Amino acid sequence: MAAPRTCGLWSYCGRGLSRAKRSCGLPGLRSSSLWGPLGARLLSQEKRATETHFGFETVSEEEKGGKVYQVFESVAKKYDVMNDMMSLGIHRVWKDLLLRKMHPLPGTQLLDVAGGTGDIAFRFLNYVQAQHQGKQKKQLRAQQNLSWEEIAKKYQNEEDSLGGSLVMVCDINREMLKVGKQKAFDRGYKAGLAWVLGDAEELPFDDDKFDVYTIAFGIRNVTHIDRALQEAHRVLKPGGRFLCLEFSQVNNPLISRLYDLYSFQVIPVLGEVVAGDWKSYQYLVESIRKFPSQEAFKEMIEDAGFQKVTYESLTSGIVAIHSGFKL
Ligand SMILES: COc1cc(O)cc(C/C=C(\C)CC/C=C(\C)CC/C=C(\C)CC/C=C(\C)CC/C=C(\C)CC/C=C(\C)CC/C=C(\C)CC/C=C(\C)CC/C=C(\C)CCC=C(C)C)c1O
Ligand SMILES: C[S@@+](CC[C@H](N)C(=O)[O-])C[C@H]1O[C@@H](n2cnc3c(N)ncnc32)[C@H](O)[C@@H]1O
Repeated sequence: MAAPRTCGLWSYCGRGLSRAKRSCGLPGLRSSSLWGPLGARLLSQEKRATETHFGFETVSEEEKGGKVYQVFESVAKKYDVMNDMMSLGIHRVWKDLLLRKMHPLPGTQLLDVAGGTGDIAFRFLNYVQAQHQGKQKKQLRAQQNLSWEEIAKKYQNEEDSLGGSLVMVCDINREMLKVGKQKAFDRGYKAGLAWVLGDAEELPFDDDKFDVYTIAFGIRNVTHIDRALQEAHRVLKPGGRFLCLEFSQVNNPLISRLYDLYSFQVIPVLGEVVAGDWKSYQYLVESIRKFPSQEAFKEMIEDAGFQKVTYESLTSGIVAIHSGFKL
């Protein structure tokens, strides 16, 4: 399927929702009595292989997707205000730094996976627009004998103001996308933006489509992180860049203790008071603790085929930005 180009388009990735049925167990092996001790061992291995975590809880891989869906369905309307309250606005600085690292030029085709309410997409559009306007100003200065109508036309053409850039926001959750689309409408974003319902583990895009793939605070929620990374690699063009902003491991013992106190004593309370949802915010802090360290995640990215993988820890390692290239 070619990447859709219009704003407001909804594409449905049906394949993604059926992935739960694709167990990595042993098909047809049902009765340990038939197979004796070997069968019993294989069965228990099968069970273990399909178990994962949802925060600190052990759940089956089939269950996890549904539970994560419920969390974001429940928090969608309060998602943005909660982020500002929990982080005192610091999440905005982290997202700005992600864009600065990306440094997209006009014409960039970005896929923002787990893009939710559009924070990365809007920053991308602002950034490329500023880049493009800077470039246009330089060109205009060089062509000094243009009429004022020609100059005004150059500034008014909205499509042109992005220099052909596009951001595709892909998320598995309808409610998060709904909030994002409303935000886009309220803020007047139209050109260069599309919304697609889809699963990070089975992206509804052809191979070699995008210049940049971003995932911000999303990969921690995915059941099979390795599959999501392989999909990121598949849809990027050769030379394309993978960028991930995610919670990570705090490297200062004092900050780590304070952060733990803050996470477990304050965040669920805020979740309850502001969003009426303790459990989702308890899941948030637990899922942060289960996510691999900077180094371990770097190895996972390399295992998916990315090269020149690096990371930068921010705010003492509360979050990190990982970067890799498909070469
Ligand atoms: C369901 O899943 C999700 C839902 C979502 O809404 C979002 C996400 C994805 C997440 C984001 C997009 C970002 C969200 C941001 C965070 C989770 C917060 C990240 C945390 C920070 C930036 C601050 C880190 C805090 C520290 C390093 C420790 C400093 C803390 C203290 C001095 C307070 C220590 C706490 C206690 C002793 C417990 C008792 C205290 C009280 C009851 C008083 C309440 C205190 C406060 C409200 C203080 C708040 C202070 C800060 C935020 C400090 C910020 C300053 C710095 C980092 C320098 C998602 O997946
Ligand atoms: C914490 S939010 C991040 C939203 C946004 N990127 C931001 O930085 O504010 C996590 C998002 O991941 C999405 N998500 C979880 N599992 C997913 C999956 N398998 N595929 C695509 N999106 C997923 C959720 O629906 C949610 O919108």
